[in-house]
Amino acid sequence: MERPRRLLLLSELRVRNAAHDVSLSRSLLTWKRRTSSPVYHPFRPSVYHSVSVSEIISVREEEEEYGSRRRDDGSWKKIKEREGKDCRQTFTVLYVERCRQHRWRCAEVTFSCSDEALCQRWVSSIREQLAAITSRPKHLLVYINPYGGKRQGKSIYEQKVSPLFAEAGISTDVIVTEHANHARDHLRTGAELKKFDGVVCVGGDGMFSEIVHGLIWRTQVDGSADPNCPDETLLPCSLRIGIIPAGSTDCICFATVGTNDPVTSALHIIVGDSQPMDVCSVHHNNTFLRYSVSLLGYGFYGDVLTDSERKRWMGPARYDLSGLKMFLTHHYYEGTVSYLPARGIVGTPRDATRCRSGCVVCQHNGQLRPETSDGYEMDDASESESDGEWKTIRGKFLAINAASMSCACPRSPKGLSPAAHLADGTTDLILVRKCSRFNFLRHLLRHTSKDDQFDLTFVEVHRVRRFRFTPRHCQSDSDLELDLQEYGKRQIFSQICRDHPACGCAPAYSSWNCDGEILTHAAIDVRAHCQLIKLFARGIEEPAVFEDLTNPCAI
Ligand SMILES: CCCCCCCCCCCCC/C=C/[C@@H](O)[C@H](COP(=O)(O)O)NC(=O)CCCCCCCCCCCCCCC
Ligand SMILES: Nc1ncnc2c1ncn2[C@@H]1O[C@H](COP(=O)(O)OP(=O)(O)O)[C@@H](O)[C@H]1O
Ligand SMILES: [Ca+2]
Repeated sequence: MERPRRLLLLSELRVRNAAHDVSLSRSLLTWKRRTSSPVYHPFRPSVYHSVSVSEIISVREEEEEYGSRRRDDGSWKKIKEREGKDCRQTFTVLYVERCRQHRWRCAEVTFSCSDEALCQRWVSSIREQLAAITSRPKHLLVYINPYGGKRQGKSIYEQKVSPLFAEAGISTDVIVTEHANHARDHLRTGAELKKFDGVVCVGGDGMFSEIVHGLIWRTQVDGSADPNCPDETLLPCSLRIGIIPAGSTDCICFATVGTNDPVTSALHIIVGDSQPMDVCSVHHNNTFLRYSVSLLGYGFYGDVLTDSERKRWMGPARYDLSGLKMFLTHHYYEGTVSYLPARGIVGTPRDATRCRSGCVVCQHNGQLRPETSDGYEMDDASESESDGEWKTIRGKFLAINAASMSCACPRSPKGLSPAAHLADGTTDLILVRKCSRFNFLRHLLRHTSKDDQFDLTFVEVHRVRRFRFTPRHCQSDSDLELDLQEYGKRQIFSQICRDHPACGCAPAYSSWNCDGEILTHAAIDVRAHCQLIKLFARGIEEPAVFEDLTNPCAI
């Protein structure tokens, strides 16, 4: 049972000219209309409201004169004294209101009373409570990609996000990027990170990936970890990352917040949410290539990305056109996949449960991290070996996908691997073997319906900590040089084939789609790093059991 809350303040204040009992505790602000009749009235709007203090954005002081309000700037007092009018003191609380489909809005309520000292006490008490929340950011470093998605990153930030940050007292250093990798390189070397409580990226998954690369690299170099070594225990990044969606897919935002809405994301940043996330490192021959947070896809998704890059001018629709084209092209690729199944963890890719806010699977599996187990450090190589046997699968694949999280996005609201977890230290390896176009279409269509996309004979899925892929034509290290020459020739061939599909021969290699960036190496070694980064998010919230039916935004 909930313990009675100790009230910091309890007063009678007016809300929209009606008397209310208003109370403030350390956790809640409530206001309840005073009613003369104790009889329940079904058509009277709800008289009780409560807001969690952790979801108050700010409090504003104002003064009211004959029903009209004015903000308390320096000039106001003079006017009041000169005109000697009857003023009520008012203050306005801005807070988070939940709307449909995981959207948040900034709502406000204005309280008034004639006692100036009482009003002051309310304002300072609420401000004190807000100041005590240490998880809220005060100074943020913001990167805007002006060319992401529909090229609206700058206006989205200026019109929807920046005013909210100002209202919440957050100061910002804003950098509008001038070229690809500008944000990554600035984070790696230029940015004075100690000054900031977090980094915000305005753009799509590609832009987020730049931020992740900059931050992870900087953290490893500062902590003397070697990012080139696939077995290195990477150091987690301390700065949280906020995503203001302004890209084409925005699946990382969608899968961690539940919607792609700049205002909702800004509010999650303001209230200081924190969501840990797994990151996969991708190596080739002990050389670091990239990190991946969402999708690593070879075959279908690699080809879609390669084709779509030439259609960037089309904006987000490029993926649909390239998707259709690659579906019709129906290329398959031969190779060997070997993987280390994740053992000792809770959860499988075929579970009916989903990773949601406060996910217990992520909490449980997160504690199995080597650096948190029994207080001593165990290197990750021994961890992987204790995990069990490598398994090997050889075959012809239409797609090889690794999803470190669900990859839910507006195109597929349940995602590539609906039961994947954001922070469990694993990735779901999905193998789609060569099959007919009809069957592949069935598999693709199931991403958009309730049907299980894995319940098909040509699809298999494994929850893994590590995997390797070797394309058929480069299977031994001693053949590497030959392979590289061969690879060069095949790349030229592939290009010719892509440009002249009528020749009927299929390319031997695809590319990897790594969170929307093309990887040119086909042979890769991938390892999941548990909870390497943190986002200003809380995971997708379960819908509330009791909707507030008086809230027009929720209906
Ligand atoms: C027939 C409908 C099939 C719908 C299948 C949809 C599955 C979509 C899963 C998408 C997972 C996305 C994972 C995220 C990837 C992003 O990192 C990455 C970069 O994002 P950014 O541009 O914001 O920087 N985005 C992507 O790589 C985009 C992948 C989108 C793939 C779209 C595929 C559409 C397939 C259409 C097939 C049509 C067949 C129709 C036959 C009549
Ligand atoms: N100023 C810039 N000019 C050109 N490219 C940029 C710039 N800033 C970032 N990029 C690159 O643009 C690519 C796509 O960005 P992203 O924001 O993910 O949009 P989208 O979702 O439309 O792909 C990323 O690879 C990023 O590195
Ligand atoms: Ca995961």
